[in-house]
Amino acid sequence: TQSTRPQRMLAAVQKNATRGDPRSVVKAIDQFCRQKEWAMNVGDEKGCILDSVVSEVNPATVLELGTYCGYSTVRIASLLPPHAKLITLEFNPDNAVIARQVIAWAGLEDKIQLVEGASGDWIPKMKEEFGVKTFDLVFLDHWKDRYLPDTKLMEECGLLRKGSILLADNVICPGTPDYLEYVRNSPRYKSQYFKSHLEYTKVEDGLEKSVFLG
Ligand SMILES: O=C(NC/C=C/[C@H]1O[C@@H](Sc2ccncc2)[C@H](O)[C@@H]1O)c1cc([N+](=O)[O-])cc(O)c1O
Ligand SMILES: [Mg+2]
Repeated sequence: TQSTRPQRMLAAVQKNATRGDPRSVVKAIDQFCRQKEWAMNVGDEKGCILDSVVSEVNPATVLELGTYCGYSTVRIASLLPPHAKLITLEFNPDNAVIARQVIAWAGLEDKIQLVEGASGDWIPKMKEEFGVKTFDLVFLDHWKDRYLPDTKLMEECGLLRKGSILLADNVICPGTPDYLEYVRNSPRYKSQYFKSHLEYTKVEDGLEKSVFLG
């Protein structure tokens, strides 16, 4: 039977990356996507911006919406301080199976909790299920029409505190116009656009970094 692209991506990681070395896992996926098959990882160019924001925030608690194959999950977790925790939500069970193996190959299982299901269902249960108070950093990279409703849901559920950072992928391509309008015009956020390119292409895209003001 025919393999899927995530399965072929995992095979490339297991062939070309060193177990326990997150940077080699990131490099193997980027090489696969540049040389073999495009895939919707945040990629190396936007990934450097992601790295700089993670390093600056130095978060103890991170929420990632949209694991896909675990590329950004590994990038973020490899920069977290000891005892810091990353919860990543993935809707598609087939993607979750692949992401768990990519995370394991990187040796980052202890820092990452992959939760299967939809963000809209899990966000209201974060406190009771995972003992989370608030998130220091949220990386939005899931369905583009869920960025705004999930942000409002996080506000309502008290998961954001003064200074929490939202970092959103694809605000230009494929685009998240309603989310962008909200974080750029709401008095509750200070927003900043980091111009870049759609992963592995020359098409414009960028990350929007928004500080929740409380
Ligand atoms: O569509 C994109 N991303 C959607 C990602 C979706 C991922 O998150 C869950 S959805 C979900 C739902 C609810 N809760 C958790 C996960 C899907 O199962 C998938 O693994 C995308 C598309 C392009 N592009 O060029 O077309 C480029 C990108 O960088 C992208 O991120
Ligand atoms: Mg994306």
